Amino acid sequence: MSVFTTVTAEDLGPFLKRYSIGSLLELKGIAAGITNTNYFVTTTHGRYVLTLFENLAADELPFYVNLMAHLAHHGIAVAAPIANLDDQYVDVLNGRPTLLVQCVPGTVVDEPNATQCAEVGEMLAQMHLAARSYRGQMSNPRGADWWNVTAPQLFDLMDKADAEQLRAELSLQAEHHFDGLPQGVIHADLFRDNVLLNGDHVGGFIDFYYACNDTLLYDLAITLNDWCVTESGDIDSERASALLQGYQAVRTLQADEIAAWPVLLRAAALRFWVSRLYDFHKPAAGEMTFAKDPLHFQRVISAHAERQDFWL
Ligand SMILES: Nc1ncnc2c1ncn2[C@@H]1O[C@H](COP(=O)(O)OP(=O)(O)OP(=O)(O)O)[C@@H](O)[C@H]1O
Ligand SMILES: N[C@@H](CCO)C(=O)O
Repeated sequence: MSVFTTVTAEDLGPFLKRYSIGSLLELKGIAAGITNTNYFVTTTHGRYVLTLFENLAADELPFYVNLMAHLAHHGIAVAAPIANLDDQYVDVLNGRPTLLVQCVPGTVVDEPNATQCAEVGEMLAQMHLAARSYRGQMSNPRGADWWNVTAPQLFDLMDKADAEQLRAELSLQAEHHFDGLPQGVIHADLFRDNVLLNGDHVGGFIDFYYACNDTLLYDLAITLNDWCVTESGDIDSERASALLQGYQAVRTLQADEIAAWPVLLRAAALRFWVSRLYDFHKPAAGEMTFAKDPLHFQRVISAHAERQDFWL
């Protein structure tokens, strides 16, 4: 369920008058998504997605929204934001900061094939290159500083052996720093549910609200850990190779990136192990939570720790 703030056709009439996208034909709530209120809006000019932000404030949005506009301007498959008549992307509707974006074609694919993984890798590398000229800056809100503060709040709530594994993983990551590797703007949450696929092609990357400046290869590791991992946490070598080949067809990895890859894969899994543990053990009061399984990323870390072959 992802209509937290109801919008009616009557609400939308005056709102659309502040834009140049025609008049309303259809308004339909979107069931998927867990953070914001989303509607499909069809007008006489086309199809759009209307997002009412439930957590982010208007002054937190420019980095993300301008990034989406920048990437769309460079031909990356993302939903392009639509500006209002005051040339602003962010407006207000029913008391919430609100954004209209173009609808991108395609659907979420739960079981992607190798060709689709290659296409996602290729688009991700293109996105990294196109974002080089983006001037916005955002530090990673879920980086090492965050997990080093957050994980200790969870140790006592966890099974003893699991807490030990988490401690060991934090220690391992504390020994490594990746800021000498190529840096740039990363999506940081490019899971299958944040990509719409149109057949085998990328229709659009969506949900840029964890995007930030960080290590480019970390973004690829986050992506691989979701797109190329089985339910049991094992890596699907065929899909992993395809994703990496797709990426490297656009941006060849450097020797220092290849050396850092095994630890980065574990860092990318650690970030989501900790966030899922936190959502599971400490759900925010009054927040509608759909806690995802933290154990999954613990298994991914164990699988990475056992593997010698990293497909590079
Ligand atoms: N630009 C778009 N074009 C087409 N469909 C879209 C677009 N943006 C969002 N959607 C649809 O809306 C759904 C929910 O969007 P999204 O995942 O961004 O929700 P959210 O609640 O904002 O984020 P999250 O669930 O990641 O916290 C997507 O699964 C997709 O079906
Ligand atoms: N993609 C995240 C949730 C949103 O950040 C996860 O699966 O845990």
